[in-house]
Amino acid sequence: MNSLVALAGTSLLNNDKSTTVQDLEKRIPGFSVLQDFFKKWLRLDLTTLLTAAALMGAASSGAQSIQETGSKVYWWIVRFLTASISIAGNDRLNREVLNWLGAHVLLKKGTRILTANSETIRNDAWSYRRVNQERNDYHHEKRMPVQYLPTFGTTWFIHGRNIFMVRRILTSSAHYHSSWTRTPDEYAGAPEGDEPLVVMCLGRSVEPIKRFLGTCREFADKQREAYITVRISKRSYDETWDTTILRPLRPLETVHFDETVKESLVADISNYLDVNTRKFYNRRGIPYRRGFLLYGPPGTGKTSLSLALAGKFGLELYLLHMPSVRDDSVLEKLFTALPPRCLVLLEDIDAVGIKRRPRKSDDDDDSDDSDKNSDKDDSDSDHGRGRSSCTLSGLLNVLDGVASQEGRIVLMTSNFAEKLDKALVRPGRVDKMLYLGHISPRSSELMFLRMYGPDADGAAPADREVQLPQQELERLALEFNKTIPDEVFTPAQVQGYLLNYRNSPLDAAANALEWVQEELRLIAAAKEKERKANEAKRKKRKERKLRRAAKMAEAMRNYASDEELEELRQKVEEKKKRKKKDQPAGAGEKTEGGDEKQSEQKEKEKEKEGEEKRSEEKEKEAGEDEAPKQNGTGQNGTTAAAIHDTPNGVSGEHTKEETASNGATEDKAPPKVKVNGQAASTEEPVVTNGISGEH
Ligand SMILES: Nc1ncnc2c1ncn2[C@@H]1O[C@H](COP(=O)(O)OP(=O)(O)OP(=O)(O)O)[C@@H](O)[C@H]1O
Repeated sequence: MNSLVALAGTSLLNNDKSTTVQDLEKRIPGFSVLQDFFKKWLRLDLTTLLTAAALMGAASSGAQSIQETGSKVYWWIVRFLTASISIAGNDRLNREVLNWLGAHVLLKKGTRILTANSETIRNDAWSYRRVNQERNDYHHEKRMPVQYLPTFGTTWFIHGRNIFMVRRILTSSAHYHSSWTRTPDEYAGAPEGDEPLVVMCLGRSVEPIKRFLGTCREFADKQREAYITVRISKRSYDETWDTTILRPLRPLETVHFDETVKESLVADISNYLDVNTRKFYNRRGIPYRRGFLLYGPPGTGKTSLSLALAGKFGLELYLLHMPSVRDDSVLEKLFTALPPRCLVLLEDIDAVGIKRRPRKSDDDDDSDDSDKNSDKDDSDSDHGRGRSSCTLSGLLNVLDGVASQEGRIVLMTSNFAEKLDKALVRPGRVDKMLYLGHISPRSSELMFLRMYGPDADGAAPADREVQLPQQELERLALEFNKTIPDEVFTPAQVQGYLLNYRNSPLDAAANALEWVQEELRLIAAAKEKERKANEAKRKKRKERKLRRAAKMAEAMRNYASDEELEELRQKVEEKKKRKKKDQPAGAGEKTEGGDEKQSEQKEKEKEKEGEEKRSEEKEKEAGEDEAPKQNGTGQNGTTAAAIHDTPNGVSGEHTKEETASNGATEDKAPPKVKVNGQAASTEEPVVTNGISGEH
């Protein structure tokens, strides 16, 4: 077509219309007929029209080639006169450069075309067809501030006497849209954060750019100093540490537990992170890793301590909630992606390797509905605790398998330390175990002072009703100390109470006694409820066994022949064998009908043990004034905590089951238990004081 138009154009420019029509007729048969038709009916000369089109086409292609040449010359000059470094969209440096530009260039120059970003919200409603819930920003405390950054295109500025240009390059989808509609890039789309950057500098050396990038990194480090970087994995499909959260720094002093234990923990980690330690480990062929187990009831500061340690040692915290990890391969991929120096927090480690209870065989059809319900309850509680899909061997493999990274610190938390497998808590995987228990009066006092004292920068909280002098605050804190019973409440409980009187320390101190009494009443009621529930369970079990025995006796009485009796006997044998197989390893052998006797016997033994322990405890208490406490409340009167090396095969034997009501916390604590400073029997479920076990 273009050639036809060109032909018409050249012929007409030569002013030879008849030859043009003849030439066109040759190429398009019937052209002369069309020409006649247009002339007669529309009074239009077709050849003139074609000439006009030819001229326009020539002009446009001329302009295009001029533009292309101009662009080539421009980039040739740019390449000749500038040095440049490009940064990929997913590189942290990319973000750091943008942040620097946002803070130092855009605001100062008063740039008028910007992009804003606050936080990314994935629209679940669209992808999962769920109703999208409106965010309630009034109650959403950690709303991200809006950040203004450069948009697509070039931002120029002067830094260190050099002229810089930073180009933020359009991604393909936005580019397609802008070129199709001929809309300027910044109006065609918004940067999504994965756009590459090119940093250019006038001159022929990259050194000024390197210096500039260094400045951007320093600026980012300074900004991060007030925060802990917590990295988590949210998107299960790409199994990477995809989300970064900045949490305000939490000073270690705000986590209250035994100061001696705290110091020992800090010294241990400092020693491990020392440059010479790695060399020491390497030279001796010891894998350079360190593992800690933080265990104790819920709300005693395990997570808070981990965050505080990350802040203290300037490490990034990689957080994994074990029940949420999909399987071993995901766990392995996440561990492989860890940097060499970091803190890994594995929460609820006891969720790994929990075995399902054996299902009741079909032969046990005589069990009544209530039994089934009680089984259901058990499994529900297991479920509530969260069972991970990871296997124990998968976990052990990432902790110290051949392929596992060296140099990191692993902190594991658990509310059920006694359930952990011996292999998991052996030295090398868990080097130290740290028990965090219930709060002591002294820790409550410190918490009171922290809550109502001046802020970290020394400024008095602006929203306080009455600003009390420090001396008065200390007096109230001491008053509060005296009302809090020793190691009954969790720190989270006390913090919750104080938060109710956030602006009024006077009310907090005045109402403390009433709160304590109410909490103790609730604890006692919950304990009583649990005792009754246990009793009812025991009774039902006993009745079921009696019913079974009666059935058996009935069957024996009605037997018709020796063969039938033999068949019955074999059935019973098989059932016994099956039961034995189903029992967890280590469980004692039980006989039909003998279970009750065994448990009675056990109870008697326990009672005896309890008596002995109580008298032992009394003896100890008598001598406590002379000897420093090994367990329980710290030497300085702070919250119960204990740190100790991991003995081989520590799991299980050192703790005792108990239940803390109010907040329905169920936990295991070491054998010696005190309530309100008095020795208590360990037979009944009691509220723990969280005294460290004799590991
Ligand atoms: N020892 C403590 N000192 C100061 N605050 C504490 C302490 N323990 C708990 N808290 C407070 O209680 C809340 C819960 O604490 P945290 O999440 O650290 O407990 P946890 O032991 O990890 O609980 P869980 O086992 O349920 O995960 C936090 O707000 C924290 O500030």
